[in-house]
Amino acid sequence: MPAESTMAALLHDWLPRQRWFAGKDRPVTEVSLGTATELLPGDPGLRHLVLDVRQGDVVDHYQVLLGTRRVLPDRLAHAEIGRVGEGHDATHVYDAVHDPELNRALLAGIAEEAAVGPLRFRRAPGTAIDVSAPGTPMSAEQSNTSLVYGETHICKLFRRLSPGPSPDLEINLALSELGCPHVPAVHGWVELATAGTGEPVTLALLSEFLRGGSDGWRLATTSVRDWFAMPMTRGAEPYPGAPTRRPNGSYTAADPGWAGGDFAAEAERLGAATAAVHRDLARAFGVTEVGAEHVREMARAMRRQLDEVAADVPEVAPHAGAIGATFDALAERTEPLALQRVHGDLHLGQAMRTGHGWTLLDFEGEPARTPEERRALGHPLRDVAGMLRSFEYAARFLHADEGQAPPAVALEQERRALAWAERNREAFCRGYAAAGGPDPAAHRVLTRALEFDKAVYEIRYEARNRPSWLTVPLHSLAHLTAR
Ligand SMILES: Nc1ncnc2c1ncn2[C@@H]1O[C@H](COP(=O)(O)OP(=O)(O)O)[C@@H](O)[C@H]1O
Ligand SMILES: O=P(O)(O)O[C@H]1O[C@H](CO)[C@@H](O[C@H]2O[C@H](CO)[C@@H](O)[C@H](O)[C@H]2O)[C@H](O)[C@H]1O
Repeated sequence: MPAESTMAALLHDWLPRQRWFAGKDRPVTEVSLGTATELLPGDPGLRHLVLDVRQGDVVDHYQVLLGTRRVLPDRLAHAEIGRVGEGHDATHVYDAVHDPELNRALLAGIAEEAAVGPLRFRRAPGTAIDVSAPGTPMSAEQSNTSLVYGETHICKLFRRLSPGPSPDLEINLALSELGCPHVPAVHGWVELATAGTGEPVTLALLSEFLRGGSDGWRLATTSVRDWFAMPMTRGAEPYPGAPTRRPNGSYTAADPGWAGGDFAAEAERLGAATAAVHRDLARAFGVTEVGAEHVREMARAMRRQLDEVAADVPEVAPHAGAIGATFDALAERTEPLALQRVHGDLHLGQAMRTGHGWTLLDFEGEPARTPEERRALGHPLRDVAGMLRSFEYAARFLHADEGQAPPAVALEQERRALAWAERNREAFCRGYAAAGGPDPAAHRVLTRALEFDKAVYEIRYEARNRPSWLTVPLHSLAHLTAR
């Protein structure tokens, strides 16, 4: 293994360039090795590292699979992190998730229920694991790294580690036990034993791969592209099926026949699946009724996040008044609220459409929240608000960078984005309420406050993780406050 100081220096520059690195808004001040476990000796070699990454006062822990080879084949050149040693002693160090020869160690370890150093590989009871399939990293837009093995398994490596068992594992196991048809089966997991009595930290989750499925983000954005490509006029006449403005400023729905890939029927089914998952979460983990003081504390927490994000991202300030007024209105609510475990970060990328319907993924909660916040009970409309935000993202992300578009083009783009978002938001809420979820229309202030809270969270998420997307929630915030 290369010297610790050499490794730390290489990783210091490489880490902030990774999509999954969650601290892109601050410089890395120090990288040191927390644990280093040799999984495969020799050449090529595989090591599992937990890195302690300091950024100012905060230390986060990231997981990396490190490959070493004397000769790096061209197919792995893109994964190289650096080189250590000179001449005959030179060794290439690279990101081993891209190497099927090495990443199979994860699957093999789970199949064999291995224990290596502090790493414990667990197989779900009764699961047969095919270890012959090579692992390929997914190209999906995600915060962690997932490896797909053949057509049967998908293994998510949690990159930024949180203490204790992952809520994703905990919830998927509980819902599978209840026979919930809307979650993928758990095939196994990997955990890191901690010293003393501390609970093991979940490092990876192996699930059933939903073969032939498409995630909601891909489907929805395909529909948006179709809709934007549809001509709106024939000569001076509006095209049949074009939305028209209602007296209240909203737009009539587009005719799906004209728009081609309309998504509204899927949005409605997704709403129904979400309500079914909420029902099962309530059965598995229970429901707690809270009173006015708890609701006031919820509103205060929303306000705190708003103040913090507005201090970091100046573009939020012009909207802070309207957002804060909604949080104040929520704080005045006196009726009790029924809270339960929820998904916590529901968006279109967390839902897969398969031949059997919609499956919800990734019950990890929001990656930027503390472990306690992620496990905290919430109102189910929090997930509804997350999905409503996602329809806004899908409707607007294609044109979010086109601030300089001529006014007529910008107006047309906005009309279309609004019409698409409205149509799918309504369909999702209809499906959700019809399947027994609390009706968002009957909880307008709560839903609006939760939607603002999510939008503010997204601005922080994008600034820290994906700065090139920051314009998307900023742009849609303006529309949300005007609603
Ligand atoms: N069980 C699965 N079967 C097929 N694809 C999946 C499965 N789980 C996740 N995916 C794909 O991987 C993407 C990212 O998964 P997710 O669990 O949300 O990762 P992250 O927490 O890193 O964002 C999803 O949007 C989906 O496209
Ligand atoms: O999928 P994760 O649990 O890691 O969630 C985080 O990353 C998401 C992006 O990958 C982010 O979602 C935001 O972008 C989506 C489009 O990529 C959009 O559909 C969502 O509505 C929007 O919130 C999520 O907020 C973040 O926690």
